[in-house]
Amino acid sequence: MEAERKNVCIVGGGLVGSLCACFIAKRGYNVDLFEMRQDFRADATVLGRSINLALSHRGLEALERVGLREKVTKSGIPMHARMIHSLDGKTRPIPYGRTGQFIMSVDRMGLNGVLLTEAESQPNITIHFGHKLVSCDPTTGETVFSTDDSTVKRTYDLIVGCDGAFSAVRKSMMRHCRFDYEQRYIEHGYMEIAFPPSESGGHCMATNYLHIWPRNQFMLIALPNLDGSFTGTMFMPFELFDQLKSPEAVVKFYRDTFPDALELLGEKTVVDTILSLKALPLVSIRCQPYHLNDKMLIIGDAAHAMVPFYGQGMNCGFEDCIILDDLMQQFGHDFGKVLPAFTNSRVEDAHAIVDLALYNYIEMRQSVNSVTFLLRKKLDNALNWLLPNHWVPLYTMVTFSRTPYSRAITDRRWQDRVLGRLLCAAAVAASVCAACAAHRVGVTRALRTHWSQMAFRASRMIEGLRKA
Ligand SMILES: Cc1cc2nc3c(=O)[nH]c(=O)nc-3n(C[C@H](O)[C@H](O)[C@H](O)COP(=O)(O)OP(=O)(O)OC[C@H]3O[C@@H](n4cnc5c(N)ncnc54)[C@H](O)[C@@H]3O)c2cc1C
Ligand SMILES: Cc1cnn(-c2ccc(OCc3ccccc3)c(C(=O)O)c2)c1-c1ccc(Cl)c(F)c1
Repeated sequence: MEAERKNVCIVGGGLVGSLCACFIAKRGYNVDLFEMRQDFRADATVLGRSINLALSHRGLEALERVGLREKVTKSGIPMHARMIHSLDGKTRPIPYGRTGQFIMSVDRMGLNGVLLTEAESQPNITIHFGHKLVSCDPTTGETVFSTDDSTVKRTYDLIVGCDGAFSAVRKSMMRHCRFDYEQRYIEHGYMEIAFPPSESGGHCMATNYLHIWPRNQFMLIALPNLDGSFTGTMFMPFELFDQLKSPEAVVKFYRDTFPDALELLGEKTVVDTILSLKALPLVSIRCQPYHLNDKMLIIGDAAHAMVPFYGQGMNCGFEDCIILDDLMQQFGHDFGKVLPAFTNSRVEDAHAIVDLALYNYIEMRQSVNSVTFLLRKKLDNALNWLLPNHWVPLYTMVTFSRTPYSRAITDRRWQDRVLGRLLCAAAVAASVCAACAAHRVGVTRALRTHWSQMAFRASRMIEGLRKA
């Protein structure tokens, strides 16, 4: 059967579903895109709330394929480096690498709107807002959608579930095959907080940076917006959010933990935000297979929801569209070949990035403050400068290349072994130097104790890094 006569149902008009519709339509299929929310593109309240995301190489490559890269990047802000904020208020930039290596801060709803408008402009795509999938049959391709006042039943040659972490399509798949499924909620929640523009209307901090306040258990990041504001995201244990119940407690916490951010945000913004919003949960989902028969496929968060500590969820879902497109190029309209090939080629990598994001969360929560963050990244950059073809930092492989996620992690294990030995050697050298220096200059016992404590602390910190 030719493409023109194949009908494809895409469930979910979020970031991945709207992009996937553009890919599938480019192949000539008739696409029905169903989104349970109403069309938010004209909704000022939704558009007014700046929530942004880091768009990087994998996502940019997918946008390139459907001719949207320029349109999206011209309304984004490049971040060429991280800006690490220390407790003492000092800030230190660490470049992401060579020129041309940057991540884009893009507005989430703006990006979703661009993708929906592009999809809507295609003659073979119809978007159905206000349609919630209630059931689908992976054997017959039958779907049932509910609207405010009716039920819509349709049958399709292919159903693609892009309906997010709590996917209804995935739920139907689980009942029809030996489906492996793991879900984990982490102890941390997140809450967005808005850094207002400066009085002059510009950005209150350096613009082209991903601002990070790493405080082990507490993390704050901020990505720039076009209007001169930053959207901050706090990641903190729910039990801490629950303790911040009074303005005094909120201000004290911020003064102790993020003092420079408090100055920029203002006490009122911090108090109003934390006392009025609810921290939201973060879930990690690993599952397989991603397909059923030749009828059903899940991609994006429906297949691999991950905690956001690597900034890869959307990028991974966008890359799913590239993988699917390549397989359609290879196998044509034979979904009986395309779909199993998608599972076979994607599961390992998707699980790898889900695990990496969780690993990075655990690592940052346990042993990453501004000193250790700086040390690691400076060491990574120095080794990459020294051995450009042999030492590519993991974050660089994940963020600035399409290295399969699973291979990036395998390479990382080698790096960890080498880095571990290097850091160990550095720790020993630091301890010996401190001891020699203490002995040589004949410092008083008190100072000698202090230095040996410093040496001991240095070796402990290095040891911690090695283990991390
Ligand atoms: C705090 C935070 C920060 C993040 N930062 C980044 C980042 O910097 N970079 C990055 O790459 N990723 C980031 N992510 C991850 C990113 O947001 C997700 O990976 C991405 O939104 C997944 O897109 P999706 O379309 O697969 O799912 P979703 O965005 O969840 O969209 C699913 C869509 O399906 C619709 N839907 C759901 N159920 C039904 C149904 N039954 N019928 C019809 N429609 C339905 C929903 O309304 C929604 O529109 C972050 C996530 C969080 C929580
Ligand atoms: C939104 C977004 C986009 N990318 N990243 C990101 C993620 C990890 C990174 O390093 C891993 C590492 C850091 C420190 C020690 C080891 C490894 C780096 C980096 O190297 O700059 C950047 C984030 C992000 C998301 C949440 C938090 Cl909490 C955060 F801090 C950053």
